[in-house]
Amino acid sequence: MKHDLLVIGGGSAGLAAARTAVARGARPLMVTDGPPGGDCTFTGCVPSKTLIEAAARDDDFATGIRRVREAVARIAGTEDETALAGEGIEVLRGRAVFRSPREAEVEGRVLAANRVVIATGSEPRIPPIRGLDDLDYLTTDTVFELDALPRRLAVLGGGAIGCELAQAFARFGAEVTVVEAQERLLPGEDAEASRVLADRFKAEGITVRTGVSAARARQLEGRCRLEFDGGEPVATDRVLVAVGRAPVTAGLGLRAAGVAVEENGAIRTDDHLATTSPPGIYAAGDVTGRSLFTHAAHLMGRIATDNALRKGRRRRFLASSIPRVIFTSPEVAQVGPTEEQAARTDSDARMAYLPMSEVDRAIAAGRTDGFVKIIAARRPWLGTLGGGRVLGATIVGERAGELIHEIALARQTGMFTGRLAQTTHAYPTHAVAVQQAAAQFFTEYGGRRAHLVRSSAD
Ligand SMILES: Cc1cc2nc3c(=O)[nH]c(=O)nc-3n(C[C@H](O)[C@H](O)[C@H](O)COP(=O)(O)OP(=O)(O)OC[C@H]3O[C@@H](n4cnc5c(N)ncnc54)[C@H](O)[C@@H]3O)c2cc1C
Ligand SMILES: NC(=O)c1ccc[n+]([C@@H]2O[C@H](COP(=O)([O-])OP(=O)(O)OC[C@H]3O[C@@H](n4cnc5c(N)ncnc54)[C@H](O)[C@@H]3O)[C@@H](O)[C@H]2O)c1
Repeated sequence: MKHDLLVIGGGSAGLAAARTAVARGARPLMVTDGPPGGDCTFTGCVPSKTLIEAAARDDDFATGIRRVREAVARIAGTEDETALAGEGIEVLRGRAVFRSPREAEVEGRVLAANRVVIATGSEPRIPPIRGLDDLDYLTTDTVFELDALPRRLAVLGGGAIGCELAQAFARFGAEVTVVEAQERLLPGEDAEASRVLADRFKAEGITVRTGVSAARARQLEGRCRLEFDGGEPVATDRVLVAVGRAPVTAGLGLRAAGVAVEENGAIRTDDHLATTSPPGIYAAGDVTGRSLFTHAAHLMGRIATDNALRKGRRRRFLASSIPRVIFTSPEVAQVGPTEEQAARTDSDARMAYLPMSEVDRAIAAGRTDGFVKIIAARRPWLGTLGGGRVLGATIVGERAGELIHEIALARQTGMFTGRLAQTTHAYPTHAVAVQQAAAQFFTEYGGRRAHLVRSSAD
């Protein structure tokens, strides 16, 4: 049978690409060298969030890992080959290699392909630290296979993965040290969010070393030691490497397909997710290096398929509208620009600031660390009338990951902040924080006022 679309990769992006093809009445073939579901289901979101929930509930580590295996199996069952066949998606297990822009080979079988979505994902990046290869270090590919909690754990990298897993392991009872090369945890996020998280880590007994990179790793009688060019070494039982991800493109035969890659290894795409090949080959998900999140991979998969199959106007992928949540406690949630970014690009934007210590539900829950920052832009002709157009927000707090979606919707629909302030929110939910913060854009409400955005240099 001739297929209308070849999808390479069975992760979030590949699944969305194939499902969109079916929805458009096309016949997709999905080639994947791992089980459908990819990183998110097996080594990413699902196991990490299950472990985080178990740690927060005070489960022991063995129970946490058992829950991880159960959650992974349950979700994987909804997207395995049998389930996908029922949806009209044929799955071929194997590794795809381009032989030409119109041909890919899978386990000796040559497939003709006029339209392709490449969705081969990413893998843990391993930093060039002397001696690291001699350690039995962990990555997110192996950490969820642990059966016993290490007594001591050093986490290399204080980004999303490092912070989420450091806190979960510490809550299970491990002695955790996070080593972050930049000056603060979560260096890509709002600076105050980093400070709030660093304070919470300190209160929970997690050691944080920032502004340092390990220069050498040593294995000594079953224990590990990380050494630095300055400062004390870290003695530990296991090391978890979480210093970023590398796109998976090796061995794909991209040159034969005429597909170029960026310096960081990501497949080069335009905003329509078209590659540099002759027309018809698109890329989606982590392999594009655009926005390394499941929901972004899903959206890219849909857009890539739509653009590959449809004639006429093509859809664009805009990373700036994608919300993100780091599932630490407190959660760190972002959509649109941070205050620092807005100050650079939109210096007459205004920002409302509300500490969680002024939110009744946060007080009732005894968790008042965190804040809401809502950023609004002046509107053409109307200026700040109606409070200005919602540009985005940073929310740090226990339910920040849920609250951010009200702002994502407001941004997406071009809403002005007045709508958020005028919408009655049920008391005493955490979401009242959004209404309370939005009210700062209006003089008729008492209390705090929104102010111009500031960069750290101001
Ligand atoms: C620990 C961790 C926690 C995370 N938590 C979150 C979270 O909470 N929220 C969130 O939004 N994101 C999270 N992410 C990120 C999210 O998991 C990824 O952005 C998402 O899974 C990317 O999907 P993808 O389809 O691009 O790639 P993948 O899921 O990696 O899929 C790629 C697929 O391609 C296949 N493949 C590769 N090469 C070939 C080839 N040559 N031929 C055939 N098949 C091939 C692989 O087998 C794989 O199935 C997390 C990631 C990690 C590691
Ligand atoms: N909740 C979520 O949505 C979620 C959770 C986990 C991962 N992810 C996705 O996965 C991606 C990868 O996560 P990640 O945490 O690996 O990457 P990251 O880019 O978020 O963080 C990596 C951190 O490692 C630091 N670093 C780099 N080299 C170092 C070294 N040699 N020593 C010490 N620190 C070093 C960097 O400065 C950075 O802060 C994220 O960008 C995110 O998109 C998302």
